[in-house]
Amino acid sequence: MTDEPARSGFAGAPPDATTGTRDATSLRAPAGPFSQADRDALWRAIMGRRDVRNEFTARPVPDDVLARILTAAHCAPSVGLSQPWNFVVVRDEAKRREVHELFSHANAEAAGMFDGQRQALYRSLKLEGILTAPLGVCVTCDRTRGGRVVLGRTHQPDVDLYSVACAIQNLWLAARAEGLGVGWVSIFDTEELKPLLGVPEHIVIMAWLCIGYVDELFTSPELEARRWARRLPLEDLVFDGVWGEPAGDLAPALRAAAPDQGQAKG
Ligand SMILES: Cc1cc2c(cc1C)N(C[C@H](O)[C@H](O)[C@H](O)COP(=O)(O)O)c1[nH]c(=O)[nH]c(=O)c1N2
Repeated sequence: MTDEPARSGFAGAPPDATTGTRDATSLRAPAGPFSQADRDALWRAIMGRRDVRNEFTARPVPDDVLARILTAAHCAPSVGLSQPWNFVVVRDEAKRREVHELFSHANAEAAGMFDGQRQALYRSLKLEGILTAPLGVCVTCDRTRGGRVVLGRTHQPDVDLYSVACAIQNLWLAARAEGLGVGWVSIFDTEELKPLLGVPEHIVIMAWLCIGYVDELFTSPELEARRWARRLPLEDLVFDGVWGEPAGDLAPALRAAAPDQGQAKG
């Protein structure tokens, strides 16, 4: 058991009729650590989540499951609570075929940007599941949402984009827990995608997500398994106090917590 409130257990007082505010103290709930079983489950979602290209099955994604992962996305943090996201759900195969054509064109261009053996390896990689996944979700950012001045965005205008990235990560983790795989495709010109989906000019397309059930997943990033790139040692990326100062005392704990040390199971 945990002492966390249930997902839908919002037990707050109603807004005060005169001020429109709530009694903030009544909106708090205990926030101790999760039980070991719950922590294990969270770690399993984090470490077992993968970017999926090949493993999608054709099994349709029921609406209630889709609604849950979209709800997970919608519960993400966002700057000033601006919630700048929208989600265009695309099941239609003909539409996905058009999206796939955009990918194919862009992917051919991308391949040409690498040289020699690297290009050959790039061409051997499968970098999308637009047609094999039964569902595509285009995630967007409305940079006008929240009005001209948004709390928290006054000096860092791009934090609305970061907010949408948080939403995508929430969705990705929730999908893992549901037995769904997600593949993020960014190899196409988003301006060409807009007219296909009727996305207005001022909206930014953040991601095309391929979503479907999976029976198996890679145990480490597929790009690592296919020798394109490697996960960097975390201890090289953590500095102590100032940029460039090695993590020092923290380094052994960082090494011990690394995924390949068996800390987390997929
Ligand atoms: C913003 C962004 C954009 C993309 C990706 C990710 C992110 C965060 N990734 C997936 C990426 O390759 C993958 O996350 C890493 O290789 C790590 O693997 P796991 O996600 O841990 O399986 C990705 N993968 C792919 O095959 N085609 C793509 O176009 C993209 N684009």
